[in-house]
Parts: sequence; C-alpha cells; structure tokens
Amino acid sequence: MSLHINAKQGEIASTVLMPGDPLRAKFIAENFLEDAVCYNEVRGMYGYTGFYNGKKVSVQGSGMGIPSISIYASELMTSYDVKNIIRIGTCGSLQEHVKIKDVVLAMAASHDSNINLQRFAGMTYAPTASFQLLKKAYDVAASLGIEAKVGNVLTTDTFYHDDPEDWKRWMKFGVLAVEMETAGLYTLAAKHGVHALTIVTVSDSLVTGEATSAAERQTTFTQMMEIALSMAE
Ligand SMILES: O=P(O)(O)O[C@H]1O[C@H](CO)[C@@H](O)[C@H]1O
Ligand SMILES: O=c1cc[nH]c(=O)[nH]1
Repeated sequence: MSLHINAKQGEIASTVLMPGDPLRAKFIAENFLEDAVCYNEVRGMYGYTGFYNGKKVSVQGSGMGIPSISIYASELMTSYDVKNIIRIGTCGSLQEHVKIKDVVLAMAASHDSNINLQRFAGMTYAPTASFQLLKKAYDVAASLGIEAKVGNVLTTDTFYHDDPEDWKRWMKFGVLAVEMETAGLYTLAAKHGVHALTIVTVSDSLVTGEATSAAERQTTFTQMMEIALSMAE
C-alpha cells in the first residue's frame, strides 16, 4: 500500500497502462479486461487489474501533468513490483502529416518543465523511451495494421498558453505532438530502472484546429489501448 494507491502487494501487475483520465482506466477495465478488480479509488484515481489474452495487466489513472503522473508512477515503481509502464494518452498534433486519431509512439520527450531543470541543476536531460517497449509497440501496431508515427513529443506544463503560437517553435524542429506527462514518466523510469513508453492518440490538431469531443477521447481511442494491452507479459 502506498500513500495514493490503495493496493496490497501482488494486486498490481508487472505491466501497468497509465491513461491520464481515470475514467479511461475504468473504460478499459470494463471493455477489455477479464476478471477485472478495482484496487484503487483513492482520490477517484481508479486502478484495475485483470487479464488480457490470459496475461495479467493493470490500468492506473495518472491525472494530468508531470506532478500528478510523478506521484502515481513513483509509487508504482517503488512500492510495487512494476517493470513496465505504458502511458496511453491523448495529444495535440504539431505536424500536418500527423492526423486526428493517428497513433504516436514517443521516442523522446522535449519539455518546458522546471522539474527537470531543478533536478539537473539547470542542465538539460533527454527523457527517452525504453527501446525494448518502443520496438515492441511498433511491431504490435504493425501486426494490427496500424502505422504508428514515431518521434519526439513535447511535454508541456501549460495547456492554455499565453501565446497561442508558442507551439510553432517545436513544430519547426519536427516535434510530432504535444501532451503533458511523458518527460516526467521517462525521467522517473530511468531513475528507478523501469521500462516506460508513451503511446498517444491525436485528439486535436494545432495545425488545422480540428478537435474531438471529451466523450470520444474517453472511449473511442481504442487502437492505442489494444497495442498497449497486447504488450502485457
Ligand atoms: O488524455 P491524457 O492522457 O490525459 O493526456 C492529455 O490530455 C490532458 C489534457 O487534456 C493531459 O493530461 C494531456 O497529456
Ligand atoms: O496536452 C494536450 C493534449 C491534447 N491536446 C493538446 O493540445 N494538448
């Protein structure tokens, strides 16, 4: 049991999927897992363990932003026997060729977060995905007929930027999409020797202004869920 996760030892699988939205965790448990058991309701941040294709897997909401995912990921990494964390989230496209509902695998995460500047005394650290998980996700996606886009994402601390053109500085350097947790997750995974990967689905485009509804984000982005669930060991 840890401060924010109410599970006993053995109740959390070695592979944990982490959506930002706890209701997405509930949706996955109800629609994809067999024999799902809810192990956490603390702060409404649902966590479930069940079976997918006979493999034990957990799904734990992370909340939004680096501070929130850092609490849950740290507790999973230090208080439970978790070996793989796969974030499954939504993102905004920063590139014309990255379309709504495309699946993006985050090879690395640029960021504007002060957390890593403090951690590395003003120097820059490059948060990077586990190559093992990245390769596996790419191969699983291909086997499901999904052509995943692979590259750099931006993890931002700010959803509503003062300057609405701010994203263009990242676009010019080929960053594929923006979200709010991956740099924190990859840094903690490196610190604790855990494998981590982010798989995100494009929910809106900063390039075209297209957007999907909250209900669609919660329930219809199932390709990334299937890729991540298929990676359970
Ligand atoms: O859909 P999730 O996983 O929450 O991810 C994205 O959506 C939230 C912002 O709406 C941020 O958490 C961002 O990273
Ligand atoms: O952080 C996020 C998530 C989805 N879409 C965005 O524009 N930003």
